[in-house]
Order: sequence, then C-alpha cells, then structure tokens
Amino acid sequence: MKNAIEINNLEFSYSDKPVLKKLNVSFIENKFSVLLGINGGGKSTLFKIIAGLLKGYRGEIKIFNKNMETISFKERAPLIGFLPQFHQFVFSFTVNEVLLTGRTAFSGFSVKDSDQEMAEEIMKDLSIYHLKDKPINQLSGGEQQITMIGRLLMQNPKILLLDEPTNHLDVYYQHHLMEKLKKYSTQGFTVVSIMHNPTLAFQYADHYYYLHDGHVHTAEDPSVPDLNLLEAVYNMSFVVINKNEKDFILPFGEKLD
Ligand SMILES: Nc1ncnc2c1ncn2[C@@H]1O[C@H](COP(=O)(O)OP(=O)(O)OP(=O)(O)O)[C@@H](O)[C@H]1O
Repeated sequence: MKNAIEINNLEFSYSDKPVLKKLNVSFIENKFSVLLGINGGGKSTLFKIIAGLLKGYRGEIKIFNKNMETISFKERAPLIGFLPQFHQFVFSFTVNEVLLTGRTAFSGFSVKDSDQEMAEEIMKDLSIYHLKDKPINQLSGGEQQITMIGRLLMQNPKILLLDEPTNHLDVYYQHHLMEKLKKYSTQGFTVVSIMHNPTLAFQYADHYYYLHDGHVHTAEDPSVPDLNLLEAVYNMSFVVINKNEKDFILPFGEKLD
C-alpha cells in the first residue's frame, strides 16, 4: 500500500500558540480516511497546511513521495483538491458555471465540450442536476456544499481533502454523500476527510485517525475503530450497538471525568 500523503514531525503555531506538535501521519492511497477530533484541535489547520494554504510550518510533507515544497502551484491542482470548511460566494454564478470553474486550472477560461459533459455527469451523479441554472448564492447551505464537492470532482485531483463535507446536509444526504465518497475511493481517488460524526464515519470509511493534543493517533490497524482512543479524544463514553450484524458506534453522552 502506497502513501498518498506522508507527514513527518509537523509543527505549527499561531503566534505563540502551538497547535500541531511534531505530528506524524500517513494517509494511504485509494482509501477513504477520516480524521476525527474535538473543536479547535487543529484539524483544519492540518488540512490547510497540506493544501498549501498555510505556510510557516516545520517538518516534512510528502505528496505521493514528493516533498510538498518542490511541488509547483500548477502541479498541485491535479494532485490535491481541497474543500474548505467555509465558502464565500461573491459572484452569482450558476451551479453549472461553478462546476466549470473547477476546470480553469486545465482549460483556462475556455469551456470545452468535454468539460460541459463532465459537469453534466457530475451534477447527475450528485443529484443536483435540477439546480444546474440556479445561482449558487440562492441555494441552501446543503445544496451549496454539494455543488462545491461537484466543483472539486471537476478538478479531478488524485486526493480529495475534505473539511467537514457533510456540513449542512440532512441525514439522507449525509449517508448519500458518504456512499459516494466510499465509491470514489475505489475509483482512483484518495479521500481524506475531517468529520464530526463518528457514527457516520465508522459506517463508511476505511481508515480512522484521531487528532488529539497536537498529534494524530491511530489504532495499530487503522481500519479498526478504537473505542478507547475515541473516548480519550472526546472525554465521553461511546456504546456499540449491533443491528443486522453490523456494529454502530454511538456517543453515549456520559462525561468520563
Ligand atoms: N487564523 C488563526 N489565528 C489564530 N489562531 C487560530 C487561527 N485559526 C485557528 N486558530 C486556532 O487554532 C486552533 C486550531 O484551530 P482549527 O481550526 O485548526 O481546529 P479544528 O480542529 O479544525 O476545529 P473545528 O473542529 O472547530 O473546526 C484553535 O484553537 C483556533 O482557535
């Protein structure tokens, strides 16, 4: 199994506040990996660094075994697509136009027939085709979120780096999207996603990582949910419920100390 992303001894501070402390982690190619952790733990900071949006870190980051510092801006687009936690829409582009902007790194500003065909396929796959001609700033939060994921797929990067992709989505769409992400990881994408819902994460992802106190922790086998780690990270108890021969991990709500 090859590493898509390998991070060694990563350190990062905002002013004098250390957030990432000699952090080590590797995310495996063509897997759906989830990063869990408490609010303010440093997950978005880690993703922004990997996406090349935050400088001033110490340590080593390799993307497909190539040092990130040697990867040019142009080389980055086909490698990493980043979905940030927050979106700002200044222009009232339609959903179709927003998706097409995902190709600008490749096609410039001229739209090819193949780009439009790709956009149509993605809109159908994500069930947003009916929104094709609607301005993005007139969509609901969930519809905007799915549109931005569609834009990322237009970029067609090897790694999808997603900061809370299920944000704003209703429960049906949360499961629908998780199924898609799982599918993408079997179709040549490496999916690495921050999530706040362990129950959902454990139903769909391949590998689990826990950011806690500036470090990323994993079970010896990252595909096995680690209840002890989970409880230590969130400082609360979890229970396992078995239904139809499947385990569901639910937060029990009881504080541990
Ligand atoms: N631009 C910034 N300047 C100063 N401090 C920041 C900045 N961005 C984040 N922080 C701080 O760094 C810490 C980590 O923030 P980060 O957004 O990475 O956490 P997170 O794990 O993604 O949180 P959440 O789950 O709430 O999104 C927090 O204490 C936050 O207040």
